[in-house]
Amino acid sequence: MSDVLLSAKNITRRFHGLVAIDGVSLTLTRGTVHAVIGTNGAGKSTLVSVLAGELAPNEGAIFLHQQEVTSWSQPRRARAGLGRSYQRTTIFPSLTVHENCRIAAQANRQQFWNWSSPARNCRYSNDAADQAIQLAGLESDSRHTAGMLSHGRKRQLEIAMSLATHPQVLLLDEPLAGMGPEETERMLSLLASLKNEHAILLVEHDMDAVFKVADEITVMVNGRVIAQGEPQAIRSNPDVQTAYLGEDE
Ligand SMILES: Nc1ncnc2c1ncn2[C@@H]1O[C@H](COP(=O)(O)OP(=O)(O)OP(=O)(O)O)[C@@H](O)[C@H]1O
Repeated sequence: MSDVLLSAKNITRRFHGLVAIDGVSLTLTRGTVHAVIGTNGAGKSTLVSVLAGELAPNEGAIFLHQQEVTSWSQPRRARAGLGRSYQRTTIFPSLTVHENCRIAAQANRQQFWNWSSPARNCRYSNDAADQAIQLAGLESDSRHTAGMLSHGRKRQLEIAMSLATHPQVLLLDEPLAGMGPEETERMLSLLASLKNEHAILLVEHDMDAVFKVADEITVMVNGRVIAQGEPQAIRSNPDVQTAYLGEDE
């Protein structure tokens, strides 16, 4: 039985006169990487922001674990298991890898503040950080200052920070941007290892990487979905070849 964790139905988002996304529907299932590809300005990041709760859709509905969350704020969706990473790195550069993850775990957890106990001693957040660092393969960098990491490791740290909030759905906006071949391979292995327990949405421009890791692909052009399906079907779809893949080939 498929384990759909998130579904979006007929999402439209306008910016004044511009229709950035136009009637987009998709589902994210545990155990799969669902890639969203498309030309610049196709609406991919807008779609991620709408799913994450940072932008409200003008039309359509979003369901997380079968519950409608369209009106929920981003923090509320995050607490319900929706994690996201951004196109640009959003780490605290002067803190260590572990501190970054601990703060992410703390920020996502609502509880009364205990003034007599420093936040760094919070067992829950420390355990969540340890676990996330291990999942993201960053153990050897745990005590290193985040700002000193390589670009690839910073992107891994972003994913670790998201994992520290115990998400079941991961929305990843161009996690491979600016990476060299080795870093890309490491990130792809990380995504493959995470997908068993998560539903992953991957916005990505690197087509080789997408076709290596994706189980399902949605292709967007000018805010609309022009094709959706398994990688093999997408690769041979004439509309996709004309509108998008043809650009590179
Ligand atoms: N806050 C905003 N205000 C006005 N227009 C916006 C805003 N955000 C995005 N847009 C417009 O919406 C359209 C879709 O943008 P979006 O960033 O979602 O595309 P994208 O597919 O992620 O592009 P890229 O691959 O270049 O990152 C673009 O025309 C963009 O200029």
